[in-house]
Amino acid sequence: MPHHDIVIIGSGSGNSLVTEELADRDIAVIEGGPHFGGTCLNVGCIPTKMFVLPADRAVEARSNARLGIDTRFEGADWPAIRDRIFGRIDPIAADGERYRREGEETTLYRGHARFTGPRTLVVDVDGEQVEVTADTIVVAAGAHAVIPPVIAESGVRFHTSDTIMRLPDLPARLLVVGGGFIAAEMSHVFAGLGSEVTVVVRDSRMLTSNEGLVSELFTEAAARQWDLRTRAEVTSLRQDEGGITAMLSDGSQVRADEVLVATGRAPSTPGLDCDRAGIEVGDDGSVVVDEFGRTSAEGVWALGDVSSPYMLKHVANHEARVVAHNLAHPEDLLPFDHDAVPAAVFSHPQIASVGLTSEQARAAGHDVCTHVQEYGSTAYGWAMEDTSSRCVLVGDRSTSSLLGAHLIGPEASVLIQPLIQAMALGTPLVDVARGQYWIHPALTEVVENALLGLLEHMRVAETVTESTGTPG
Ligand SMILES: Cc1cc2nc3c(=O)[nH]c(=O)nc-3n(C[C@H](O)[C@H](O)[C@H](O)COP(=O)(O)OP(=O)(O)OC[C@H]3O[C@@H](n4cnc5c(N)ncnc54)[C@H](O)[C@@H]3O)c2cc1C
Ligand SMILES: NC(=O)c1ccc[n+]([C@@H]2O[C@H](COP(=O)([O-])OP(=O)(O)OC[C@H]3O[C@@H](n4cnc5c(N)ncnc54)[C@H](O)[C@@H]3O)[C@@H](O)[C@H]2O)c1
Repeated sequence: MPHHDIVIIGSGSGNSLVTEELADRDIAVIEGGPHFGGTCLNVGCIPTKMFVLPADRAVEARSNARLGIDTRFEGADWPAIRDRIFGRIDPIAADGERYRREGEETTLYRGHARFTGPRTLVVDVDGEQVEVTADTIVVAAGAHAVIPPVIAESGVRFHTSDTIMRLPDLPARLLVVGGGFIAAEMSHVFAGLGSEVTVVVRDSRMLTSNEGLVSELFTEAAARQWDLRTRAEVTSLRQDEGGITAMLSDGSQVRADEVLVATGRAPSTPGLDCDRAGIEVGDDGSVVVDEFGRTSAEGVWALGDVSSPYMLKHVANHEARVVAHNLAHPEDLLPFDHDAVPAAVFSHPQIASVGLTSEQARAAGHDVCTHVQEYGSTAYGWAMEDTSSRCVLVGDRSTSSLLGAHLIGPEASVLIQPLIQAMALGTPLVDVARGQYWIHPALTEVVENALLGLLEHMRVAETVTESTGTPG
């Protein structure tokens, strides 16, 4: 029976645990999925954003008239885009797998792992059950798409984000079920590139976990671009030669050629048999860890989507760095840092956020003040003829601190960085706003003016200010 110093389940962020500091250990990586390298590389962040970029360009080509430019979207070559994207990604995944398989410092097991006892696993390698033991096991098994039973049991062909990006052709009509991150991004990709997209959302808005105003503005923009059915759920699916028909709870129906289910992701603990190893699993299916990444079982650690409160790649990577340090330095354990965790939705419009929403800040008892800055209040916003983009800052008046920042509009994921930095480093707001130059007339002036507006507001007013002012 093979025994290793460290066994890692999952080749996503888990794969990056093989650091120089652990070079003297005998390490094995187990990967049971179709691709090596995890979700982000193969079916997540990276390919989606590689599809978002051409979709952004296509949307832009349709909307330049307001700037006096005559451009048109003449169509997208889906197979060429798809093959360009996966032609870059697939060899990287294959090289990573070969490196682990042939590299001297690691052993690769290619198969699904499950616990059979404390620090003991069985891996299904091509039907052969290989028992593996280790001094230390790291569970980095990620998450998987959750499919509503009415769709799973319908017998009708459907896709998740794992398969939709490899479609042979661009579907003429796409039904997207769900109103979160994946629905927002993939609806933009397919509609941008030319599909007719219908989005079915059970809530009254999309992206409801965002700041209220941001979610509201996004939902309005979504309804302008896609056939958006809110407060609706799929009650049945039927397939015939002409395509797929979805019946909705509001009595209406949708005809489509393909269906994308984007109704959330859950930690991949089913099938791991964590109970056999004494690993506690929470009600939401996530592995329970302490601040250092230790599970309830001696010698077993966990990180990333399988155990983290955030299903985000930058968080999984951070947790992998922390666990790698902790395995190398058991006498000097580092905790996870889950403060000021940012996220972005790469849709049209783009969204970026960090920290508390105003609703959360109020519920937490802060002395809340909120400032809303329009992109259109700056010179660059004038150049863009922007009328809908916003930067919303949430502050605590009694401590003059920034509690959260929420942007909706072009380059939101880039513009937010100084605000993430301010929150992470605890820089006084006045220093962020006035302690540095802001290039004039760059779009970053939206953030500068938002900070100045919030500071002013902290001194004088009570509730929300909205600035449409003149560029400085
Ligand atoms: C469509 C999509 C877009 C996304 N876009 C972004 C984005 O733009 N930005 C961002 O920050 N995050 C994004 N995410 C989230 C991000 O991909 C994840 O947070 C991140 O990849 C999690 O890394 P991980 O290492 O925890 O898990 P994963 O990368 O999922 O790795 C887990 C691995 O474990 C394997 N595995 C599972 N169970 C077993 C088992 N029992 N035995 C053996 N192997 C097993 C799986 O096959 C998988 O390869 C996106 C996710 C999706 C689905
Ligand atoms: N840009 C990014 O960082 C990025 C992109 C994609 C995914 N992700 C990560 O992956 C996670 C999963 O993404 P997601 O979009 O699948 O989940 P999500 O949690 O963002 O959204 C799920 C949506 O599905 C809806 N829903 C749930 N059950 C439903 C049902 N039965 N019928 C209709 N609607 C239903 C919910 O109301 C919600 O709108 C995200 O939360 C995020 O952490 C991140």
